[in-house]
Amino acid sequence: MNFFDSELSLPKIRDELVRLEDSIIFAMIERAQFAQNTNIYKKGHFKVDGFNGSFLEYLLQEIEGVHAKVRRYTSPDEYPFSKNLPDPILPPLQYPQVLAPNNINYNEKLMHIYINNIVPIICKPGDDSNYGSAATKDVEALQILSRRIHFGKFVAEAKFKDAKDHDQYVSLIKARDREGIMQLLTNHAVEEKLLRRLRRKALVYGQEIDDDAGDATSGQQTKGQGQPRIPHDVVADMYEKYVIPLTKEVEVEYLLHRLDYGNFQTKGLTRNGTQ
Ligand SMILES: O=C(O)C(=O)C[C@]1(C(=O)O)C=C[C@@H](O)C=C1
Repeated sequence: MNFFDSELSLPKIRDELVRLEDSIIFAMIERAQFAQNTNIYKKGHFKVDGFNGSFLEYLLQEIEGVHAKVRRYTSPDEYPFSKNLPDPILPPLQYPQVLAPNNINYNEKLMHIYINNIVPIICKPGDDSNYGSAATKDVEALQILSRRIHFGKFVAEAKFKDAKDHDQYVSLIKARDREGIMQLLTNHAVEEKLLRRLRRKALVYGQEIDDDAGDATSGQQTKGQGQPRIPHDVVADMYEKYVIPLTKEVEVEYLLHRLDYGNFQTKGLTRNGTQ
């Protein structure tokens, strides 16, 4: 992907985070069409030969298997939920080494939060038998949320390199001061602006646009009627409670190991730092 083609900078990473907001809102709207269907999250509820996990885990394993073959998970911004995935059938790509080598993967924690805290606020309770559709939307939602929170690694790297705060990060990392690192990387103004923007976006994207309420040529604003596709506070609340905190946890975790690698800017390493 072309995100890594040029020098990483915090403004450029933040632009990507803003772009991801749209994908995340739409993923939530898509999942909200279906009931919670909690049976898809229960291990062994649907019997699949040779598979002991939940229906969602089964679907993830199958989809991620295909994606692994086309080397999705060799990209430094993509992390699988499943284990033991097949090797790529395509030759390896040489990504610029923008991150220090690391094995940080927060998907297990994300999956737990998604099932127990996010699905219940996004979807109506109950079972509508749309298991395949609901789980397919879950996979898409989880993949985009995972990409978002693991972007914390790029944010952290950009912040660490910033001359202004560099020495402070180094001292806090040496002291293993998680709380201090968390405070230094937190930018309340950015978070507040993000939450305000998300509320506005969710309000607009979440409404049905009425064909007859105006058109582009008349310059009239179209105005949605009736029930929104998703309550407009839900996505902002989800960001505030889970998405931003998880991104920050990834940032702290990444920084805690950052001094082990000094100036690692070696071209042509794979994601795990092997040649
Ligand atoms: O933009 C940043 O500086 C980030 O670290 C990302 C992020 C976020 O998750 O959106 C996280 C922590 C900051 O307090 C602000 C925003």
